[in-house]
Amino acid sequence: MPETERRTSKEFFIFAKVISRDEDMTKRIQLTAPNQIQATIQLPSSKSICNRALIIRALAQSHAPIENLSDCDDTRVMVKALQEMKPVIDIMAAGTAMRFLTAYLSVTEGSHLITGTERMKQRPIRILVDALRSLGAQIEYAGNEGFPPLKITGTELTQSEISLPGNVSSQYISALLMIGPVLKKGLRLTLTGEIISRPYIDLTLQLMNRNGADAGWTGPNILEVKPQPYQPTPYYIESDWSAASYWYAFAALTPRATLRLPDLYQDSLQGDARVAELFSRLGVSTTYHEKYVELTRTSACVEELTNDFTNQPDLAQTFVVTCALLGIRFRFSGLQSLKIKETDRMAALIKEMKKLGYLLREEAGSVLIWDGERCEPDACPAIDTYEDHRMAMAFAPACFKFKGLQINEPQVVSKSYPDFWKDLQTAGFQITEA
Ligand SMILES: O=C(O)C1=C[C@@H](OP(=O)(O)O)[C@@H](O)[C@H](O)C1
Ligand SMILES: C=C(OP(=O)(O)O)C(=O)O
Repeated sequence: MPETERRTSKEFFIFAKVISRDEDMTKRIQLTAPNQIQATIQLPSSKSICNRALIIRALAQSHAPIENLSDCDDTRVMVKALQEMKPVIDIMAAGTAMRFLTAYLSVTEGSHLITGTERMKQRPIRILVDALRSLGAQIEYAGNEGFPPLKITGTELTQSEISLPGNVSSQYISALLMIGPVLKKGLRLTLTGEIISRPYIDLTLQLMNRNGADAGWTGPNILEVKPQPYQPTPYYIESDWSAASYWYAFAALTPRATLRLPDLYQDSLQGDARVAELFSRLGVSTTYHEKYVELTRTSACVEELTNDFTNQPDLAQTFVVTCALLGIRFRFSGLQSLKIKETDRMAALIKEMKKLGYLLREEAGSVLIWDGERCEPDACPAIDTYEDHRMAMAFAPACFKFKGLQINEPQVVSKSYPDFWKDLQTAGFQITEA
């Protein structure tokens, strides 16, 4: 009997509720893992690429088609904001939407208030606001200084050279770069301090240049954008490598796994494509085909893993959970930006991993260490997700080790991967309401 027909109607009901995004959502689900996985999973497209493509198209005042836009929350809020341009724009929990739109509204006619969730109002934006103000932007804080909401009145930005820290969020830099081509004198950014999440800056440059801009690095910490208008070209948005990381984790933890993930490429624009190389050390091999990648479980696995996540911060949660479950000791550095994401991810990881019996150590606000130290796990672990999609998705693979693992507020996945639970069911996982 096909996998789908074997599901009970109760499971279907729960699944429908989980993905419905309405008020009456399932508060907690219970996961049961299959013995093996053999599936083809169409991942959502990259929200990082979608949100850049949308801003670039808007700045070009173009209607060029963007194929394979994600229907995740972060992209939906961006589409809605740009389509409606209402006086009050609520971008919910989308960091890219908040940062990219702040720059976009600064050069777009009209006055707007841009706001988001309570957590968004705690995510810093002063560096971007200061940079835009010194280019000539009119931005006021409508709540706490340094944080959203912001009141922005579009105006012509007359300056072109600024310096800003590169060590807090690359999204500030991407936001500034993308408005560069429409500024009279272009833009010259000097980045101070360590440059974090650098592949996301390179992703911005590549997408800008594909769309007719002339932007690039002109020194180790200097970025320049010519005042040359965009010429948008239609393109198909590739699948999300960050979302792929959860399937690598499933593959690493299942005794037998063969997974096909369409629209992922070896020469991807996304920095998180590095997940393939990292997982080869955890016993998952990747074969690149023309239109998909195939993941296969092999046996070889390292005993410990040291890695710097400065360039791939969104992969950190996947590796913390997967390594511990595989018994691989780790030392992960470059995690400083995790504290200002959807939740304080360092604190959330330490707390939730303890429920599974793993004692992690934090060092200097930027390193997480697991040296094999264990405690008694909760009898029936229920993982809190802290309004963070990646907490739900990164902990889901723990159901291979903890039968009947529970995940609280599972609908959080809609921020980047609305069909996550549905795809799990396709791959043979059982999901019931707990
Ligand atoms: O530019 C982007 O699309 C992103 C940049 C990263 O943020 P930081 O630059 O704040 O680390 C990343 O964590 C986020 O999910 C997406
Ligand atoms: C950090 C993330 O997103 P953002 O900063 O865009 O809200 C993420 O998706 O993990």
